[in-house]
Amino acid sequence: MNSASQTTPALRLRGLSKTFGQTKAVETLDLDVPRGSFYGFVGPNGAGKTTTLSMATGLMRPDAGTAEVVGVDVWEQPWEAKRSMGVLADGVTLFNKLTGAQLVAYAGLLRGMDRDTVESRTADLLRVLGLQDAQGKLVQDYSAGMTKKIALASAMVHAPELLVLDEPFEAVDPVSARTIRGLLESYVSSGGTVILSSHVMDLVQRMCSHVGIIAEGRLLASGTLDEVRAGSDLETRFVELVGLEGGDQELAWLQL
Ligand SMILES: Nc1ncnc2c1ncn2[C@@H]1O[C@H](COP(=O)(O)OP(=O)(O)OP(=O)(O)O)[C@@H](O)[C@H]1O
Repeated sequence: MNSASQTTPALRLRGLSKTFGQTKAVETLDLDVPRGSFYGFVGPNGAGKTTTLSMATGLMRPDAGTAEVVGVDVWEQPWEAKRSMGVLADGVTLFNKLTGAQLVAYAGLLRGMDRDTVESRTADLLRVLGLQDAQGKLVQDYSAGMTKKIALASAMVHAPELLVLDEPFEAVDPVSARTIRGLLESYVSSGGTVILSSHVMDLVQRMCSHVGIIAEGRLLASGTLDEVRAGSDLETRFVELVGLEGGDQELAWLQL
């Protein structure tokens, strides 16, 4: 653990902005994710979640603004910042000519871990995530759910202070999803911080202590789950804030 105080947010974003051509994907976004929180980042398709998380984790350079992980600037001190976080990115190609076991071990070695610890943690992760039988198989031959799980294992192997997970449950079967939920919940109980993006409101409501709602690149609400849902359920609050564009409509030609 670095010397940042316990009150230093696990993730602190200030004025983060990104424009692609005419599209303002993220606009001067400020966000604090408290340490020890389980933070759900939600928003409609194209809201700017992946762009925000990519800039926050050093995968995409912002046009403006700063990102700090436990007080360390991600763009000024990338090496130190990256040691403190584990990232499951959306749509990033893995080194898929490696086997599952090699990929996780590689992630650990890259973070400066010794080989024995890497090997024993890799074996633990593969066992817990049900990938033991596929450990010798090339990642390019993994199914979508297996790929998600091996990427998650690679993000966790160095036991970072912060886990940033873009859609960690997408394509994952219910048994594995339950295992992953359990792993993340016990990680947070032990003092870790998770920020995850998801479209599944029930899951966010069930797991997360804090929530942020983003739409059109702007943060519309952020705080504890109870603050954000304001006496309502999260889905209702989400629709109130984001609007029902395209929702609750019918197509006459699809009525058989
Ligand atoms: N590399 C890119 N080039 C051009 N436009 C991009 C690029 N990446 C994202 N965008 C645009 O930026 C906006 C935000 O996209 P982003 O992927 O961050 O949204 P998201 O909230 O993660 O969406 P989803 O829930 O559908 O995954 C969208 O309008 C998208 O089309």
